[in-house]
Amino acid sequence: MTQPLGVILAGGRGTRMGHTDKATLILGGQTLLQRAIDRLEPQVAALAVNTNTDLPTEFTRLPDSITGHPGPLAGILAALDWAAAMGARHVVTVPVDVPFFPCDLVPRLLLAAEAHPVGLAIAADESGLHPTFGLWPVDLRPDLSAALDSGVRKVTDWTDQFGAAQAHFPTTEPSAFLNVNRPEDLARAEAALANAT
Ligand SMILES: Nc1nc2c(ncn2[C@@H]2O[C@H](COP(=O)(O)OP(=O)(O)OP(=O)(O)O)[C@@H](O)[C@H]2O)c(=O)[nH]1
Repeated sequence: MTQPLGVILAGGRGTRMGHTDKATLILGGQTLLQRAIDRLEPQVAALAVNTNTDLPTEFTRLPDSITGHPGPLAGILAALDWAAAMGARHVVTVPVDVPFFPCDLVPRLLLAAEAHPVGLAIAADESGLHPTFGLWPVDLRPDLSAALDSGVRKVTDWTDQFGAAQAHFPTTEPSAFLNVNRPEDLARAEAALANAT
């Protein structure tokens, strides 16, 4: 497979973070958006940001086409729409609020997808699936659009039918999939960075 496009999912509301746009949170002196860009950009052919705010970015901005904050599937649809417009065959998504995600995410997703009939792969580790980290074939766009129209909101409620391939990542400390949802998660991430230096 050729190097895929990449989209950072930053379309959430951040209610558990006091309704803050999590892309703008500062960790170790950098925004979570910049951290995600720095990790993903070297792994993909081109990058875009799924956002529903006026978040400043030099990259292509992809707002949800569905109103009412239906969750990350809307961001994955926006990513697939962009990939189709770019003439690409697949796109990788990462959420903006997982700052230590693996630097070899994309090659491992690509490897896992080789064994899957439609080339769909999702990241996993010992704790389970991390379904916002996925390699999404553009051919699945109509199916996802129909699923969203019919009210599907949870990523795995949509992907389960395809039996997505899993790209397995080792357990690390701190977890590569540490998710910054609440202020205490951000404090944990800061502590992890401080320990690493
Ligand atoms: N495009 C889009 N992405 C979303 C939406 N809701 C969540 N996300 C993204 O999905 C990922 C996981 O988000 P969550 O932490 O579950 O939701 P959140 O809205 O960011 O935060 P909470 O409001 O605290 O649940 C993040 O990358 C979010 O940016 C949405 O309605 N649209």
